Amino acid sequence: MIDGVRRFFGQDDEERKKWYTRDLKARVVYNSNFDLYSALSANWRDTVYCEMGPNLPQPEELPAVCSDIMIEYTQQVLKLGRSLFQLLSEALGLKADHLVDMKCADGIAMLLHYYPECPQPELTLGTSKHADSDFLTVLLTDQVQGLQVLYQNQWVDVPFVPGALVVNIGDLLQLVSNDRFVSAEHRVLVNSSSPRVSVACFFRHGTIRSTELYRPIEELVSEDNPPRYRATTSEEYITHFNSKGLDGTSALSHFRV
Ligand SMILES: O=C(O)CCC(=O)C(=O)O
Ligand SMILES: [Fe+2]
Repeated sequence: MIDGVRRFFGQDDEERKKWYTRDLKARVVYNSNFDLYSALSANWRDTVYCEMGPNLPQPEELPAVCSDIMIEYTQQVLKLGRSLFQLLSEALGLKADHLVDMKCADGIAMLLHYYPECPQPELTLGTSKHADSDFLTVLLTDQVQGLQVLYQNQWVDVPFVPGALVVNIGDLLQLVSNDRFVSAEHRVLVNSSSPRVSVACFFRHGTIRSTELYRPIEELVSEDNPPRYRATTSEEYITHFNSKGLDGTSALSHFRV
């Protein structure tokens, strides 16, 4: 999968340009900084974004140099996601299929990130501080360090472990779990010696089934523990997240009651 990302970004400008768009609803969105016109500063990163589920694209809708691996990798991540959502449901004291039945596990978007080497890495970030705009993220990275997670108010390096994936709780899981799970705030540093590549799979519904309402799960709220968030659709949440951009503030706080 990492080789597929390298193949895409290794192509000539002319080849890559065919996929360039600022229309975030296009099937494949290739650009630098989705929030270029709303964020206070730009990040040192280019990204290909594609909604891969619930309806898998046809290979010809994807860049030819990585279409097959994007489809195969998605199918594997969907299987993993199902197991993760079952474990997370049980951890909340719910029946194993609760989150799967809520359709948390079938909407999936893939983000292929490329962080070029940067002559002055101390002046910028690859990805500024944020929590992910989804239920859960499965992240694959190459061996180049850069990812950091905010833990007890300190930035901590997430070490590269060969063969391992990083799994992040996203804002929508924090919302439906009524704060039982807390989304992970993270960022990516850049460096001057080598480019970095990563693949983030976001479990969320994008443009498809985007009107489904999400609210704190009934079994997790009570008179003593009332809902902390109002109901929202993934479309409303993602629109808010995208218009705010990666400005370092929480997108979720907008939905808090
Ligand atoms: O490149 C990475 O390691 C993280 C990317 C990320 O945080 C994201 O896609 O939301
Ligand atoms: Fe992220």
